[in-house]
Amino acid sequence: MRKPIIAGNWKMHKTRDEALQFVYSVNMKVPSKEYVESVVCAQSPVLRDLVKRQGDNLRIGAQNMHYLDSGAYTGEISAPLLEDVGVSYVIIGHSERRAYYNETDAAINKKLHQAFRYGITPILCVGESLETREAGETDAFVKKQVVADLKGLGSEQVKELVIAYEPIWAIGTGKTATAEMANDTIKAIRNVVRDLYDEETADTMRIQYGGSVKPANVDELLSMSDIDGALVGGASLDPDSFLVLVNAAVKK
Ligand SMILES: O=C(CO)COP(=O)(O)O
Repeated sequence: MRKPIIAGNWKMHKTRDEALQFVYSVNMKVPSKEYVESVVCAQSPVLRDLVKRQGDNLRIGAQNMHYLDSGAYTGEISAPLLEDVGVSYVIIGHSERRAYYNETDAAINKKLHQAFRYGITPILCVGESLETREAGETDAFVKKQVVADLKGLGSEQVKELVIAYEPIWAIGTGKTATAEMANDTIKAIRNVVRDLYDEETADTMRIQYGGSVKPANVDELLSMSDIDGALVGGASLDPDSFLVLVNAAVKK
């Protein structure tokens, strides 16, 4: 049985007060970590404050990280600092970072290795554009990303890793992939991992769906065989909506 994981990706939203207020209001209400992992990924300057106030059942994540320990990389965030601050997760390779900051699969692969070096669980994002989907090339495209991104990782690491399948055309657009469509692509990703590693690794690794997940569609998405949770943008910003999502995962 894979434990579901719901992660909020707050992107560039929330002031320090707003972020703290969110954590105070959900802390006592998130379901037990025995049933679901509940995570929020916030902007870097507020991570320390949030980690200090996270309750037993909520964990804090970062949204990006550099693959080197230190150096002349203005504006970047290092894994040693994230470890120091106490974050549990880091989103790696989000499509917005791939598109706006030219993150390549080679860099993403180095970031995954770096996250494991520092004991931070990476949430690796993969997903295709509308053009790729319409050309019928989704599975091949996503396979290429997964193969390149996981290069050199051991099966024990891959079992820990979380993959978020996020079709780019479904992010922030209100368009959700149908539950079947999401499940089919996620199964395809699991097959890639099965081919690269083994049955046990593929069956253990959790794969989330992301892209316009909200209270109205979360039950259907989570009812699918291979969808182990969600990476959620907009609908994770409001505490009540976030709580609906994490509670939906308990039923899985
Ligand atoms: O990019 C996403 C999560 O990483 C999805 O964003 P939305 O849930 O706002 O579509």
